[in-house]
Amino acid sequence: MTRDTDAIETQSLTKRFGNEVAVDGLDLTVAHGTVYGFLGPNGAGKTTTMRMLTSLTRPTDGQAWIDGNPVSDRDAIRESIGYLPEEPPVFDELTGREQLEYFGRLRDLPAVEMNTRITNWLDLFDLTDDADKRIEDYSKGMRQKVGLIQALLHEPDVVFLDEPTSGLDPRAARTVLDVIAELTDDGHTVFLSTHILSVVEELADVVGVLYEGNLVTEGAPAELTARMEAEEGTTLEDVFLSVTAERESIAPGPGPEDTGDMTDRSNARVDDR
Ligand SMILES: Nc1ncnc2c1ncn2[C@@H]1O[C@H](COP(=O)(O)OP(=O)(O)OP(=O)(O)O)[C@@H](O)[C@H]1O
Repeated sequence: MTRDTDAIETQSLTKRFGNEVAVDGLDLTVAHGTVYGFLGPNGAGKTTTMRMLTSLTRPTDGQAWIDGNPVSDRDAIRESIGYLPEEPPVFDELTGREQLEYFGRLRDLPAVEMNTRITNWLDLFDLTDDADKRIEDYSKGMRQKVGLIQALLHEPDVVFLDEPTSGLDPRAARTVLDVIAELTDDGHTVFLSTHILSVVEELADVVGVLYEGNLVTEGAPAELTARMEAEEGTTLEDVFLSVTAERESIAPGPGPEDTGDMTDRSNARVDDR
């Protein structure tokens, strides 16, 4: 089934792990060519949501579509999505360049085009001199850069980024933010999860705050700060702290045993989306 809708759409998207509700009936839409800033405290369900949207974990309930294709149809969404998870899925025994070539071949990129893109990305992220060293000798930031290039190499329509500036020095972080802005200028959609609110403030067209698996507020950054019955100088941090302040705990009912995990969470390396 193909739906002629937004870049991302979810309806009552739910994930339970045993009795715990990690994502609780999430309804959201993300328009093409926008940045959606996905915020929430630790354990709110952000990663679980992204894993469902990239078809790495099967929803317990509800549905989601990428570019109108259901996430249950892995083959249909595969080319449309790129994913940088918290732990970049790279092989220690490969060099950075080999890792990217391996990934490019998995995505059926023509060799000449692939090599041109890899050269350009390595150059942009100051990785050219280290490209032929094994990843086991890379710093955290260098691994992060390779993971990010891998998520973008096939120029996917919708990119999911989990803490994309994690471990990066200020110059590399700035490059990432500029890349994200350029992506949306070119019509790509970016779903961005980060705890760095200044990044969201700078880039996001729409911000959604998840709390205990529920979307507790959503809107343009300026709208959200205005809703705080605007004292002068209200920031996104004030909004975040306010909407995630102690709420009545949502007691999860007994749910079916989860059997939908399609990959082992600890095995980030096979998580190539
Ligand atoms: N594979 C799993 N098995 C059992 N529980 C899980 C699993 N994955 C996530 N959870 C639980 O689901 C809830 C949401 O976790 P998730 O990793 O999605 O949160 P998050 O918002 O990404 O947090 P953080 O900001 O710390 O990365 C947490 O309570 C977590 O313990």
